[in-house]
Amino acid sequence: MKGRLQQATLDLLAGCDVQFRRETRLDIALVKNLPIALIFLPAADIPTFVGEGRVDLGITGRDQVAEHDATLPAGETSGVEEILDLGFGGCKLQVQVPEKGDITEASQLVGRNVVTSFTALSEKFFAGLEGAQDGKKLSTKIKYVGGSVEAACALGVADGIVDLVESGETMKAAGLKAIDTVVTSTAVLVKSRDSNNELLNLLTSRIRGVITAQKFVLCQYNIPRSELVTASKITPGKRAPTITALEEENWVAVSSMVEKKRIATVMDELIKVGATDILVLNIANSRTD
Ligand SMILES: Nc1ncnc2c1ncn2[C@@H]1O[C@H](COP(=O)(O)OP(=O)(O)OP(=O)(O)O)[C@@H](O)[C@H]1O
Ligand SMILES: O=P(O)(O)OC[C@H]1O[C@H](OP(=O)(O)OP(=O)(O)O)[C@H](O)[C@@H]1O
Repeated sequence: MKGRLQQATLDLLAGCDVQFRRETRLDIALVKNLPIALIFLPAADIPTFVGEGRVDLGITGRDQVAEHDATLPAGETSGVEEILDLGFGGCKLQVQVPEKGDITEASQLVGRNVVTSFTALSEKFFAGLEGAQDGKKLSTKIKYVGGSVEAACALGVADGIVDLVESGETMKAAGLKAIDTVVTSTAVLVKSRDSNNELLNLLTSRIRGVITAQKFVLCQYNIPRSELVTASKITPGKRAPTITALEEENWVAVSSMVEKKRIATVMDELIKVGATDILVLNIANSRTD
């Protein structure tokens, strides 16, 4: 990992207690407390190294894995296997055109010039629109640029671009609008298809633990025993809610993991069925596999 995904990845490794010191300008670091080496590579190169089995595990965008897979000859299976959605680095690879122009649909770009860093995915996308078969020449001209893709239309190099969008600010500043989506992406943990060893499984398990902890909170509340079945449906937990008897007769305490993004609605629903003393606690780490 490098670039956009680097900080979240470093935080994730810290959460997994992977300790290392990276010397300035060095792209390799030995881990102090585990017999592994970390290699810092551009996101686009990671699927190649992992796919060829040179690196066991990688963190990159799903868009990069899709681009790598799109370059493979028909029938060849990818050497890169996605094992975990990491939840950060969310963005969309979108077809964009000048806001003020007359193009409103991707099909209007067929036969014209398109600039992108994702040539294989773009070729597939336009081949789909043209009904082009393998071997038949694509009439849309796809050109590669490594960065600042958004400048291509204004510079007269392209009629449209295929580029990543997160907040949409780059697109807006360049006077572009999105008219179609090629791929929706988040950062993913990938493994080399043929790699399988204890360390790989250990690291995967630690990463899964940290990601799960980030996605969930622990919700605790008290509820009359008569409402327990209804409340358990609202907070079913990952496996099942933990129920503890209270000293007060006919009351129980419930403790259950809830997805962070659902917690406000869950609390509203719990209140409605008579829950009291609802507490929501952050989870520092977890291991559920
Ligand atoms: N604006 C963005 N917001 C969120 N995620 C993004 C954004 N741009 C890119 N990404 C994700 O991050 C990945 C890496 O992008 P980035 O351009 O930073 O690559 P890099 O080659 O690793 O870094 P650098 O170009 O700095 O060497 C992309 O493939 C995509 O999945
Ligand atoms: O929707 P936004 O939040 O504005 O993000 C999108 C921009 O981020 C990425 O570029 P990056 O800044 O990584 O550099 P690059 O243009 O050199 O690829 C992407 O290629 C867009 O240009």
